[in-house]
Amino acid sequence: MTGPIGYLGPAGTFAHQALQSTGATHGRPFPSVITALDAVRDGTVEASLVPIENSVEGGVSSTLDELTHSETPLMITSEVTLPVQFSLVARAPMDLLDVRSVATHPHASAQCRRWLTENLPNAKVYDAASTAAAAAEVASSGRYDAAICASVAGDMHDLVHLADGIADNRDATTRFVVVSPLGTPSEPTGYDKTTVVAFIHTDRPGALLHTLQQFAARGVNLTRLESRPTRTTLGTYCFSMDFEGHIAQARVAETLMGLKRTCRDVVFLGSYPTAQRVAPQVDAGFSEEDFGAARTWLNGLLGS
Ligand SMILES: O=C(O)C(=O)C[C@]1(C(=O)O)C=C[C@@H](O)C=C1
Repeated sequence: MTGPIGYLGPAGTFAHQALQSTGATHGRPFPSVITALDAVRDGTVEASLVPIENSVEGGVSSTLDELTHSETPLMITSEVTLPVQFSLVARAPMDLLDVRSVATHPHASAQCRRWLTENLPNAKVYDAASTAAAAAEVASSGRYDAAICASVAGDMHDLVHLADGIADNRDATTRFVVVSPLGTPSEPTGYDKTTVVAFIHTDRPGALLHTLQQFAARGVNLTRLESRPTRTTLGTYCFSMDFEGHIAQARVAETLMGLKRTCRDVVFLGSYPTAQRVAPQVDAGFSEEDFGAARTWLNGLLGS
């Protein structure tokens, strides 16, 4: 990529750190996931990096929904994972019992819920567009006493650390994805992942089971499955899923065709290298060679 990559900003967000961890030197901050992805849609940037999933709080709804319901189709082209640690920062040193208002991203406050209950009993928590936006707000206005953000965001704004390492779960990790305009997926690396959204038939008993059977029958391992409302009628859900493998591999291609045949609709959101770069285990009977040999056998039966 030659131009800047968009990210959920401002500078100092976890998204910014995730982008820097890729070696990218040229980033362009956007105030929300929606504006970061709109910038990809209208060509302002070639790609944007946004959070999609956290090991404690689960899926980032705004990202999942923007990718699913996009009139201009988008595609995930890579992923980055980042351990997340939170600090409580303020303009000046103060007793924790005197903190009355705290601003942060809702995913961040959710990851510090117990710490907040036990240590800031007098504080009300306010939502901010990102953790770094909260730090900037605390630094520039007197609206909030403190912010929960990455340590680096507090330092950027010369804020005082009231407490560090305040997450309830010290090993929390957030997964970010780089999103580009829809195009041809990059070549398989051997350690890829595929993301789709399946809209199952809501009027058929066992529709979700049939969807999952597509994976089981081809030895494809699901790594994330979550339901999101379809945004039509109450009680109808689509299923956002990640699974091991690349669309160019036979077991994944056949799974995707199976989904297409058995679901009401399928949105393909990309095949891309996993952050861990670990090749998935492929059971006997499901390798490329096994699928190729079966295809050759069938072609022979057909005389072709
Ligand atoms: O606000 C930020 O710093 C972000 O990058 C967003 C975000 C999120 O959406 O989950 C990223 C990581 C943390 O889990 C908390 C907030």
